[in-house]
Amino acid sequence: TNMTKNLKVLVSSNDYPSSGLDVLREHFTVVQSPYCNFGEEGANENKAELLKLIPGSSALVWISHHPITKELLDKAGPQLKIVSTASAGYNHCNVPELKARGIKLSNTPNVLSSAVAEIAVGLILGAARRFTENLDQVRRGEWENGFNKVLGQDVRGSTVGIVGLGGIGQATVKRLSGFEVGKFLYTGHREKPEAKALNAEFTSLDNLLEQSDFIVLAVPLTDETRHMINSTTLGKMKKNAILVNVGRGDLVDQEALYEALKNKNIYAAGLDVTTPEPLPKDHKLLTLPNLFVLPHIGSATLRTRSDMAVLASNNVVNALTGKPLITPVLP
Ligand SMILES: O=C(O)C(=O)CO
Repeated sequence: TNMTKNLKVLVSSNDYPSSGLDVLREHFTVVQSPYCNFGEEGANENKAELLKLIPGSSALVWISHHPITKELLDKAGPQLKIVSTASAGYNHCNVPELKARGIKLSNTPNVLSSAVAEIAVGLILGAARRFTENLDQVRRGEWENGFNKVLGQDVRGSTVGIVGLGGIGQATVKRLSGFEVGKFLYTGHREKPEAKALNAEFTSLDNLLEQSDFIVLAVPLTDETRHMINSTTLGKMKKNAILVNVGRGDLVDQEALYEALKNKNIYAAGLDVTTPEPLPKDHKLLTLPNLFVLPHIGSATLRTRSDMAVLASNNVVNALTGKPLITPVLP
């Protein structure tokens, strides 16, 4: 521990949970820079502060979705051993560049699966029961009367299709298993051994799109999955289909989604992730009554954020003390 005390670890946020800071401070010198995200207010000043603090870091604990650029890596310097992103997704981490430089990369899968799955269920209910329109009625003080109020759709008896039966997809199926779902389908690169216990049936993407009443996107963003939901794939969905995205905004071609929702080619969508984030308040998607949007809060609970921080910090400890990473992307 004494030998590592002079190693500098940069945490790219001022509100990193204390549980995670405690782990780091036991071993290293910790420096915190303000959170910084492209496109956000104050991003330039925060980036300047980050660039001032980053030189000489042995590890970066990465909190934002700000991309890990060559510029940042050059500024950090050749002693940088690991980037530890406090997220399951690592599409912003420039894996080829880290690999080329021999820098390790870790993420925080699993610990956030249940929190994100809870938001997937929330989006399913919010979109199916038309929370956007209904909340708008409450805010306006003009509740629709009568038997045919704003009628939604049941989860009961429906077919739910999960795109990506990983940790989050599995946790979503588990949580929905009390909802009397008619059938669970899933698609992905290969059949998953866990699917049997979940009563989930493996199928092709096309078949899943054609059959599902609810389609849940729970895959990482890669070159293969970018815009996997586009005008062609939206065209394969049922008229009553409800699309839910808890992965990344770029899984969806938002222009095509806008058209599909506006023309009622599908019934509704629930999104926890968009492009860009934040979605500008005058974005045309926000004019759609059949869209229910949340500001990327999938993993945003006290317990989950603390668990993510502790895991991200322990990956740094392992990397800088010669032990294997707990959750490696690049070991
Ligand atoms: O873990 C991730 O990838 C997230 O998006 C966190 O909310």
